[in-house]
Amino acid sequence: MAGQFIVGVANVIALLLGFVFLVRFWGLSKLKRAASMGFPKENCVNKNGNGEGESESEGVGTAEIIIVGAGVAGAALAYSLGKDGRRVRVIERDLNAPNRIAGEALMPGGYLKLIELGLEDCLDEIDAQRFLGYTLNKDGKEALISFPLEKIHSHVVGRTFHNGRFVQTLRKKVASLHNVSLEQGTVISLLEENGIVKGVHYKDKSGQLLTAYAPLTIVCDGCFSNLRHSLCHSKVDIPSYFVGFILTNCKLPKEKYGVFILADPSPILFYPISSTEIRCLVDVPSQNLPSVSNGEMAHYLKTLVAPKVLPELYNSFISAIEKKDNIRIMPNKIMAGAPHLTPGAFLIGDAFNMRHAITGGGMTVALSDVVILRDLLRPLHDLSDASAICKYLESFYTLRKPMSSTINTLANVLHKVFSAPSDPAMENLQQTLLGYLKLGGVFSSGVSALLSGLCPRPLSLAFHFIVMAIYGVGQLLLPFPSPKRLLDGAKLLWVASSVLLPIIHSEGVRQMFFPLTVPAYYRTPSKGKKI
Ligand SMILES: Cc1cc2nc3c(=O)[nH]c(=O)nc-3n(C[C@H](O)[C@H](O)[C@H](O)COP(=O)(O)OP(=O)(O)OC[C@H]3O[C@@H](n4cnc5c(N)ncnc54)[C@H](O)[C@@H]3O)c2cc1C
Repeated sequence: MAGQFIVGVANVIALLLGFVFLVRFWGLSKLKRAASMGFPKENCVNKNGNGEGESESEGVGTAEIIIVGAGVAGAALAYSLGKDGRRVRVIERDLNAPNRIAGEALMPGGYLKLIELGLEDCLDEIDAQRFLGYTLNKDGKEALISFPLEKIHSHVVGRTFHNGRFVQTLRKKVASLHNVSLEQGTVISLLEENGIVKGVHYKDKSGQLLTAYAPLTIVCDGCFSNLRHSLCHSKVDIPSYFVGFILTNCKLPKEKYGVFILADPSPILFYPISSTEIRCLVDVPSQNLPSVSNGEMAHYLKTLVAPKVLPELYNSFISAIEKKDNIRIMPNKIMAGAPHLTPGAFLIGDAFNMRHAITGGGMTVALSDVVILRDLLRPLHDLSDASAICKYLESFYTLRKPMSSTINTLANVLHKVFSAPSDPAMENLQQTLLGYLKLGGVFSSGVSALLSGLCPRPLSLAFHFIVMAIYGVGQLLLPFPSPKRLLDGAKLLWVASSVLLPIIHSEGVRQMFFPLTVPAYYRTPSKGKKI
């Protein structure tokens, strides 16, 4: 009897101890989880006694990767790395929906990348519009640029939308992962020790200065990046600005197609961003950007631009200009992607590489880069050897070239050609392009495949440029080659090559056309040190 009593008491004690242990363990893991999710602050910040000055973040002691910026690139990357089981900490300056005129048209090639990342449902409930191509208009003549979607699944098309709505749905997906924390804070600088980036200094929502640590920091702080200067060669060119506003109560001439007007002094674009709104972007050369505040911009738009707008859009165009606070301006920046390899840090998105926004290729390049980086990081279990990781990730810069250099080159070349019509040689180039697209068949579908991100092949780009040049010179020489026509043909070739070659040079001829000759292309995680 006494023995049974002792065994019974022992069982009760064991159960109680077990219960206490479970509660403690559960409580701890919950705390850790709360800290890693980024809220509440008290749970993840280790204050330095008096609560002033700089503090160290504790909850992120476990983060493997810090991502700076939750825009298109940062949010998509955080989600894809989180899905791979990485412990990721995202620090974003402003978690409210962005309100901007950039990043509203996603090319079909970019949509394919969204699918690869498992993020295509982010476009489902934001009133995104199907986008099949553009009508290209010049002096009353029209050519159709249709994305070549015939051989692809019917739901793969381009999409146009409000950028803020898209970014918020990406962020929602990020916040749904328990191993990814998303918090509001502004990163001030990278934390560098002996040439290795160990994390970031940032200010949280309340303005407190904090430090977060991780073996790898990926900077995605966009086109106005203040962190890129030590991570890449940041030579930024601003050839023009986009002046944007929203039109209502009108329809574009062809459903699901944007309108691209080749006008003097520079192009005008229209595309729907919801079922009731049409975005207009007017490209204005940097050297004569009128001021919005003193009414010069409205005057410029009314007198110089409105006469070139299609008649069916004219009234809405004028009403949109007159609407208060409707006009927004953003610089069109160009920056070649030239990294300074830095152990512990990595740069992607617009912070790393920008092309003219005229072809709407930025998000496609950013999402393609996210796919490449995710795939490169996938086999790495341990990120602690920053130098080995840095060396291994060098392959990224060559692997990204097919998509990035194709889209970058096309965008920068087209902008140059479209924005100098007063130059007769450039005018000839515009006519050549229009005529080439009107040929239809492989000619127009080839160019639109390049534009849409469905054909990320620099060689195909070079092929079309060469055939276009032959076509253009041929047109100039017909019906018979007089000396003046020969001269015009030579000028056309000269101007075309002086536009194209510097752009190709900045992309890197070897990486663009001969990637297999770049040693970094072959780097694998198994080579060199164990990582
Ligand atoms: C006028 C214009 C029109 C464009 N139109 C198109 C288009 O139609 N289609 C297209 O594909 N591309 C377009 N682009 C390009 C496209 O917007 C970019 O390529 C894309 O947004 C790049 O994504 P990102 O994540 O690098 O930058 P962003 O989307 O800009 O994200 C950067 C994020 O970092 C955050 N951040 C910045 N600094 C800090 C900091 N210090 N700390 C923490 N967070 C920070 C920002 O708040 C932001 O959320 C356009 C660009 C311009 C300029």
